[in-house]
Amino acid sequence: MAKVKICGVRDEALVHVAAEAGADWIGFNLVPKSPRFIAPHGESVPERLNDLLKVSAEAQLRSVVLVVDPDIAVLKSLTDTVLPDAIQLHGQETPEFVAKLRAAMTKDTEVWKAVGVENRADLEAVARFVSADRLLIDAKPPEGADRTGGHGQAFDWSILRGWAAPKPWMLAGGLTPENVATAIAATGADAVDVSSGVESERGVKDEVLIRSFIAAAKAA
Ligand SMILES: O=C(O)c1ccccc1N[C@@H]1O[C@H](COP(=O)(O)O)[C@@H](O)[C@H]1O
Repeated sequence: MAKVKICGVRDEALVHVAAEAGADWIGFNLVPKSPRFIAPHGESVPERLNDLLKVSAEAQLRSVVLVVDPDIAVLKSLTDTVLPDAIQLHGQETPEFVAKLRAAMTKDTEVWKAVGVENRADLEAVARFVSADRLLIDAKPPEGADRTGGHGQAFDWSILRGWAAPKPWMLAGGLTPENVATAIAATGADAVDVSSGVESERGVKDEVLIRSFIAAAKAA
């Protein structure tokens, strides 16, 4: 059965919805430009993050903190009260940076690297990330985008046919309750990630769509 990550959740009630519906991971976005940023109205980022991480742990949901090209010291200070289960690097981080962060974090926190792909060469290049605990295979952002992900765009899943993944991995990019079963069948993914596809409008998560997505992925 595929594992599911619901990303870009900002409120505690939806953490519980995702947990009840059978999600495996919940993602919190620390990218200020994102419509899913956890502190959009000037709230304290450390406080919001700690509250959300605590609620996730209570709900027995594994937590993922999404960051872009972070400063390691700042990231460590943000997560020193409540440890997340994973850090998702979704920027231009190099293999060397991933290794450095892996060494800086305790083994209780996985380090994931997201990579945008559009062809087979992009896919083969992800093998450089030897220190990552998991790879997140996403679409490349559109031309001129101000963010590296979360655009609700899929890539050509056929490039994954026959791919021998060098690490545990997760499929992302443009997944929805309607297409997730097809995506799993086409790619063999055993874990999927969604943000835009479970929103009623950009940045606004929808309880019904979250439930439908998880049910569709688990039934696939
Ligand atoms: O969600 C964002 O705004 C975001 C910003 C910066 C980097 C990544 C971001 N989102 C992640 O992108 C993938 C795919 O998202 P979608 O389902 O296509 O909207 C996923 O991991 C999001 O968490």
